[in-house]
Amino acid sequence: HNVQEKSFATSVAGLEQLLLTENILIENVDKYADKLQEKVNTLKNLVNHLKIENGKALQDSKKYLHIPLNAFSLIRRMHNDWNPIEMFMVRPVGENHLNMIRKHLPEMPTSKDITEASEAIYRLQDTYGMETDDVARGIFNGKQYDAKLSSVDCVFMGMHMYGKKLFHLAVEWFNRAIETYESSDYNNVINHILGDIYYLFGEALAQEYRFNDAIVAMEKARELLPQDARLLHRKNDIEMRAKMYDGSPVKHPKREPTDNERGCSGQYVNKPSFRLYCVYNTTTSAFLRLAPLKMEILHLDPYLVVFHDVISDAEIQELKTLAKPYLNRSTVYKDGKAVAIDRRTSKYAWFGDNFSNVTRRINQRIRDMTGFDIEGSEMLQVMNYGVGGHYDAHYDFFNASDTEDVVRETGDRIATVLFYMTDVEQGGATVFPKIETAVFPRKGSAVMWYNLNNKVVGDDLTLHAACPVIVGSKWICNKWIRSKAQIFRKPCYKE
Ligand SMILES: O=C(O)CCC(=O)C(=O)O
Ligand SMILES: [Fe+2]
Repeated sequence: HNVQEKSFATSVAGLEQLLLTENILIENVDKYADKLQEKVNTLKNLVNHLKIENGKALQDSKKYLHIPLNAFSLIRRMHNDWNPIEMFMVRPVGENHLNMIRKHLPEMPTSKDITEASEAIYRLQDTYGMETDDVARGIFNGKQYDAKLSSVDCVFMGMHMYGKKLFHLAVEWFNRAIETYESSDYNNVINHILGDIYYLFGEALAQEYRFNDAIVAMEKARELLPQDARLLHRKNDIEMRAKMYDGSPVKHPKREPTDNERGCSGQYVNKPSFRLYCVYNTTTSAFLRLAPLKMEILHLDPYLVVFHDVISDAEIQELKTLAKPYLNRSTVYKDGKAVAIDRRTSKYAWFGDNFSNVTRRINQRIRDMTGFDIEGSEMLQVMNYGVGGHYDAHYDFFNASDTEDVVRETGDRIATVLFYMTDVEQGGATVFPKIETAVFPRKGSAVMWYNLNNKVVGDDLTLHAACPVIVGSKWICNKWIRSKAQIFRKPCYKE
């Protein structure tokens, strides 16, 4: 059974449906407007018709009314016609279109979706050190994309930043919202009003102890919304606080990027051990003698290699198609329970080894790549990351003390195999900050590393993260290989 959790911000896959829904809604407004237009046309025709007789009569009403036919007709009209005219006027128009829109309202993104989507944009800004204005203008790492955030988009970002108490960023977003504000029918209908933005801007400025600017903003808001009583109150309040405060505005120096973030931005490249060497692997399994794998060794301890052209476009297409109907919000284990958290924003689906021919083929590929016995290993996991989708630094092995039951049967996660099923235009690297190694997604390649050391104990150096996707949709396929079945294949060493 397939119950998809709606979490729009965590996967690009779910957004396609949202676009189609939007299209249906627009069509309905358009048809509704046509219906209204039809009614307007009918009413105008009616008015024209009525005006002819009434106008003629008013030119010389005495003369007009002396003719019995006119008198009769007037009485008849006034007796009979206005009741149906009124009925026609009040008759609802395009009810079916209104109902169609109402029907879709319950499936709209919720405030939780807005929070997740805002958080994703903020994550990009924070991880990659982007300027608010660049993000709003659609400039990522110096490249201009054909997209920008509207004034109302910026207000939502500003409110999210305000909620996170990142007031200096709230100030930047509200400022941008004001700069890009245009009065339009659209903005009026959705209640996006300049005075309201100035009010929010003022509040954020006050939180930054920029009282003079805050007062100017509140004045502006009052000018635009003279009826709004709360504004005078807020302005007075800020003036009071300004009098009591003798410090200076808060400063926000740009912080240094973390090790993780340097990797995400492709700044590990100067490491001497980078690109140890490339080989044709013909030995890991007998099959490789016939079809060697292109293998690039990136790190020896922990062992970390990249395979190139190891999964075909057709296999990728099949896996994605299989996964789409089953994608659900990714979870992590917390106190023995699977929970969705902000640290890991993506959607995934699991596939048993014998789910289909393609899963059987990929599992055989994994055997050839790793030489491991995948009996007792985990199912294949297909995963899609949406805008800003990421996975914070983590280990794939379990924390043995609190997950003993998880590892008892088949052991811990000795190795991870991760196929990249898309190129990612910007962002989305897999980074290992403790060994300064980053792997950028390339469609058809795969990264494989050992999580456990030779004593079958979790290796601290395997800490890794999935960097936020900036532009693109990142699809991967994971396999976690468990240790018990490797007893003869990769014997552990004694102390
Ligand atoms: O998406 C990636 O690059 C890494 C994913 C990962 O580390 C995981 O799912 O455990
Ligand atoms: Fe991982």
